[in-house]
Amino acid sequence: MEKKQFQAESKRLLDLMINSIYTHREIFLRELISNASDAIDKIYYKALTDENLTFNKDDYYIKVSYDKENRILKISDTGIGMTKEELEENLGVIAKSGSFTFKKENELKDGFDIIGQFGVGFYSAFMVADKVTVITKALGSDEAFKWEATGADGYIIEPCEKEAVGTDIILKIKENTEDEKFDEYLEEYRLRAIIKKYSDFIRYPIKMDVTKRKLKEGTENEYEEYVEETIVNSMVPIWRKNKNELKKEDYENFYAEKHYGFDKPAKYIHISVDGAVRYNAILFIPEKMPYDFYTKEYEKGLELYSNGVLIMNKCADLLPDYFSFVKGMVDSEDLSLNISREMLQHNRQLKVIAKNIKNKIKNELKNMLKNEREKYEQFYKTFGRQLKYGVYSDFGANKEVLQDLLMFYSSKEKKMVTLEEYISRMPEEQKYIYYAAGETNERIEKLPQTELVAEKGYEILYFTDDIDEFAVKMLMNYKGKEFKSVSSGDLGIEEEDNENASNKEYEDSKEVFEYMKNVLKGKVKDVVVSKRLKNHPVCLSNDGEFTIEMEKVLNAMPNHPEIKADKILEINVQHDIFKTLKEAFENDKEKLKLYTNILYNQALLIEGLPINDPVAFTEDICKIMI
Ligand SMILES: Nc1ncnc2c1ncn2[C@@H]1O[C@H](COP(=O)(O)OP(=O)(O)OP(=O)(O)O)[C@@H](O)[C@H]1O
Repeated sequence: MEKKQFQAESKRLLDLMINSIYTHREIFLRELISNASDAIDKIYYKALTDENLTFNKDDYYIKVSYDKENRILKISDTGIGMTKEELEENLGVIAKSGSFTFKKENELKDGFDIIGQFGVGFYSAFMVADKVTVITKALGSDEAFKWEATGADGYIIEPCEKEAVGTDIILKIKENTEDEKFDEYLEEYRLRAIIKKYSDFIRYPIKMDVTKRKLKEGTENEYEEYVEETIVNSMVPIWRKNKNELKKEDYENFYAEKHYGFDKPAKYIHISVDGAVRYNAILFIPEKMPYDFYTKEYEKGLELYSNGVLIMNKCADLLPDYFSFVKGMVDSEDLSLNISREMLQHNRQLKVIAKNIKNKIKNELKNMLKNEREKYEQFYKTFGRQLKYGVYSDFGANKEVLQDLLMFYSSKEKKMVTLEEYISRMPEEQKYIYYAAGETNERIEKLPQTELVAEKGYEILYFTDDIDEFAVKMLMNYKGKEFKSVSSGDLGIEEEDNENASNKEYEDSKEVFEYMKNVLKGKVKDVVVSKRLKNHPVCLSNDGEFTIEMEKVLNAMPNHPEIKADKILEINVQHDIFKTLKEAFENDKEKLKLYTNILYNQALLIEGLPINDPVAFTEDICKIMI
């Protein structure tokens, strides 16, 4: 029989498995049992929804057996089986395995340890076996096939005999080496312990031939051993168990078993509702961002079960977009097995569940914010952006849900603060919630525009995410306090003396400003006396709906019509530079033109905006040096 080659990627993963020095090898059993359970799920679901098939619940089980002498461990299931094509497709390639791309990228960084953090499915068998044989017969097929591989050099597929539909995975367990003991995977006690640890809640019976002792007949204290096929898992799905019986590890194991993430969950939420709509759910907030979270491959959603039978892998309707990072499952007795995707969307029960889940997640996050601040900040670092998108999207429909979960860096506290905390510290006369937008906190800190607000002693929130300004635009206000950019025209800070002085300055030097405005025609809307600058000579502020930061963000988007914020060049008339400008106006207009252009370009640089003509700018600088 001709040996077929594995696809390149599969070969690499196999190599990894075979040479793995990973210590949690035992998870291979979890992977194989999980595959077996999935296969039974598929056939069971078919049987329940297809009138032509009748099956008996007792027909579905997984059997784990071993033969110590020949070093064989076998995992059999009565699931849906695989056709020849499916064998080829599923076991010859690491199909659609986005997780592998992730592994590849991280391989060098973290070594093999990544393998243990999450499932790698079928191939993990090669961590403990030097030969893997799969014998399978698909539902509705008369033929059975055998797939076999001894390593990364290829596999064979050939017809074989198998009576019943289902799959046997046969592992030839590796010989012990000096450092490693593989015998344990041929020991009843150890195998049972692994099954209990990782696969206890599998809905189908996992059977093993278990050695038991009984009183020898006719004696009073002599015992004899006998072997009996026994179900070794409790079969109660974790979500049906009483929360009090479960430990953190149980949830973590479930998270790993389900491959919800490569990390450990930051939080789990176990919900059991017995009201008008009955359902159980286990939800997880991951600690790390899924590797594909911001790609179009990422699909949000929860697994949906109808009375214990999986009916949908990713039910998107159960999660709002802003909580799309949440993983988990929902099981409800009130959903029909035959429900189609289209019907689900209009299903009343599902809507109730979705709403309920949304509130639970929100409350959990609120609790985390209140009681586990550090953890919440870590979460917010990872997924805060998503919450801000949530505020912004759907025309702000969800802002009520989300506004209390938002956090921004505070100029005064030098750490992340909530809006509630901000307004609780506001002095009575402060009208607005002030914010400054920029690339990083360090850059914002140096923005000249912040000078007046900071001098007033008001706290400023630093907006470093693209979405921040858009989100607060949608919020409009928080508990009646409006948001105000430190760059906006009117800061709402009354400084009468200052105001009169600047009006006077403007009137006195009106012609200078007019001249400068003319030089910058088309670039700025106006040139004015600054009321906010204290030390810096110039800055840009804006007038109108779009701020300069928004202009940057929107213009960076593909296919977005060009947006221009109405920019105002502000001049600090207290600064010596103003004298120079006035002098130039009197004596040398060409010089004023030069200075105006330089100041404008400097203001652009401070804002982090590109200079239209950098060559002209450097030439201008040179001119004043000569
Ligand atoms: N016991 C089995 N019965 C039927 N099909 C199986 C069985 N084991 C594996 N398969 C098929 O092979 C595919 C690949 O299995 P594998 O465990 O490598 O990945 P997966 O289960 O799809 O994903 P992952 O384990 O990474 O979440 C499965 O999707 C399934 O279609």
